[in-house]
Amino acid sequence: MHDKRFELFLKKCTRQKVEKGLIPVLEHVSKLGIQVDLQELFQRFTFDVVGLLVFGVDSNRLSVELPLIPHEKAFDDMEEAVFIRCLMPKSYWKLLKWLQIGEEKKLKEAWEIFDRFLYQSISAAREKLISRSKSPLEEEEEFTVLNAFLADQGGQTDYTCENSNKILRDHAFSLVAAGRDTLSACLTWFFWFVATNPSIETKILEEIKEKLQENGKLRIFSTEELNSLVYLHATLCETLRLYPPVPFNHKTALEADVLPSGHQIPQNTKMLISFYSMGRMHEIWGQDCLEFKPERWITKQGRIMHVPSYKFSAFNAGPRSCLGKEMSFIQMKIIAVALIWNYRLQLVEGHPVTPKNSVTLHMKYGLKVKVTRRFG
Ligand code: HEM
Repeated sequence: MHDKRFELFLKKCTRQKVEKGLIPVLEHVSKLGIQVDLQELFQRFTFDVVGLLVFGVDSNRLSVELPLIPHEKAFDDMEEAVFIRCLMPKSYWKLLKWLQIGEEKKLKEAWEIFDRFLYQSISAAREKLISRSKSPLEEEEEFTVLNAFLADQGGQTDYTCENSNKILRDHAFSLVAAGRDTLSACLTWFFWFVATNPSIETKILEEIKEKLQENGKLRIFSTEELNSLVYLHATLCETLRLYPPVPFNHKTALEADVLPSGHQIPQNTKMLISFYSMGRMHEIWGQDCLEFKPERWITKQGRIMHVPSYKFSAFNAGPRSCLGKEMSFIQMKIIAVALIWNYRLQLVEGHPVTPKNSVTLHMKYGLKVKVTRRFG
């Protein structure tokens, strides 16, 4: 994930999805004057991009028709069942599983649908590879996770190998899970903050005007240009602090231990760590911890302040930290600037905004907005 070719491929896929997916949908809804659920658009966006990155296959879920796709619904059902597993005693969900009822029945059905989708995508990507004469990683735009995986096997191309398909299926599942919902959740909360804080929107627009080569017309900025946007970066960090897409994590002690705080942890104790609560604690962030203040991330010299991951834990800390952190910021900036620069978003009056109980911090009812073009 830290390979330069992968980074180039990621930027290319994200920009293309903005140009060919997001902008056409926004143009469509703004022309018709209809409302749209931004959270749904972001989920479609990230689902398509993660498919491109992993398999090199575009599901085209983000298109004007907003097609219904069964495997995505299946993914949502799985997420709900996993949440129940995290909260309820093991005996409870084990019983549901044994009886094949409730969430566990849903989980089994959803898993079958999603598994089929993953294996089909793997086959499609393999066929695409076979039909090419080039070696897999000749060009950066072919640097999909699948290609990298095959190259890692020393160029071995045993395309029928069940074991390698299964490993790939597991990698693919982790990446879809890690990359789809986290990014879309963060972007949804970010746009809610921007829409409800006009001064923040103004500051982001001013920063774009000051630092980027804009021409007063609809345009998509290059990723290199976006690196200079300190205030935007700070606003994303502040969103992640208050609404971390992964709101909690749990760990089980393999052996008895003592925490730095002095707490005794007996063997096999399951501990929940709430990143959501940590982002809202006076002891960690000061008395103004509940205020949305991007400025807290900017140094006197106008740079982004380094905050250790044990304090800013949205991407986890330690050896199991998020591998997609850098790429998340790249993607979120591309999307955020394309939207803020080109469109005005207005929240639909009376639409309830509240978090959903889930392993990912989604909005329960999505984020309904009306979209108007800034440029004629
Ligand atoms: C705003 C976006 C994101 C946030 C807040 C986030 C947060 C996290 C967190 C909290 C973990 C630790 C989970 C755990 O241990 O239970 C994690 C792990 C991980 N993330 Fe992300 N993530 C984001 C985006 C992404 C993206 C886009 C990718 C790549 C497609 C990604 C790939 C991973 C991987 C592979 C791991 C597992 C690392 C390991 O266990 O060694 N993440 N992420």
